[in-house]
Amino acid sequence: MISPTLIQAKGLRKGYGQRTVVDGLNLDIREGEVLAIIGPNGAGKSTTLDLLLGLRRPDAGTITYWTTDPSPHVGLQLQSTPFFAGFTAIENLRMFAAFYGKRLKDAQLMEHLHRCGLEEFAKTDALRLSGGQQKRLAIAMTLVHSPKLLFLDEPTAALDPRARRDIRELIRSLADKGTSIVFTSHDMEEVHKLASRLVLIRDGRIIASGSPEELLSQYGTASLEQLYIQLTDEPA
Ligand SMILES: Nc1ncnc2c1ncn2[C@@H]1O[C@H](COP(=O)(O)OP(=O)(O)OP(=O)(O)O)[C@@H](O)[C@H]1O
Repeated sequence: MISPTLIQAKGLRKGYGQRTVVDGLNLDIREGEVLAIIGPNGAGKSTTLDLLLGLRRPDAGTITYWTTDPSPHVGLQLQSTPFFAGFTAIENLRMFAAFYGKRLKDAQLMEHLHRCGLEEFAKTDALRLSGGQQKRLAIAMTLVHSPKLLFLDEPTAALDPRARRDIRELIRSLADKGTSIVFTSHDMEEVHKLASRLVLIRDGRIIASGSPEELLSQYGTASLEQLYIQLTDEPA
């Protein structure tokens, strides 16, 4: 059975100056899926996420959402998160929750920090956390309003192996509880472990789409890394 569509993008196009970076892209995001968006640096992945989230306006194309106001139901972790300067991790989380109209008690905030492996840093100034800890805090901040749909832009990049494993487990447990997740990653093993479906973007276009198993069988490759290299090596 095909799940309901949460977001449907048709013919999306976006350019910067003379350069087209998203080039007629059609993409559905379905309820309950863990969708990986992969592709080379500069392929247009982050721009695509920005367009889907309404953070940038497409030059052409349409985006249809499952509801008239999706924003209260969407969590978003971008590659860099602007924290409130001079405030601790738990204070940042509290203020972020307040944006969504949620007044969370300290125990609830600590639970969110715990889920992201940050409880011992609750009282640390957010800007003094390490890069990986800041990423975990950014992910904790996306979860305070229990979103139905989560966008994670390279959630495990620059994390140490333990933190990476913890974030993957967190993603899996959110997916098991029914959260729909869209993420980007350059780690093909991670994509294989987490994604129910992936789309490979190159030069702003989708050049392959399917579940990891479907794509491996379709292209006869042993691993997603091999598939990725094969498909991105061919001349455009
Ligand atoms: N605000 C901007 N102004 C001009 N060019 C931009 C802007 N944002 C992105 N670009 C360019 O658009 C292209 C696509 O960028 P984008 O960030 O979408 O790629 P990406 O696939 O997410 O890459 P990466 O894997 O490196 O994060 C790149 O060449 C980038 O330099």
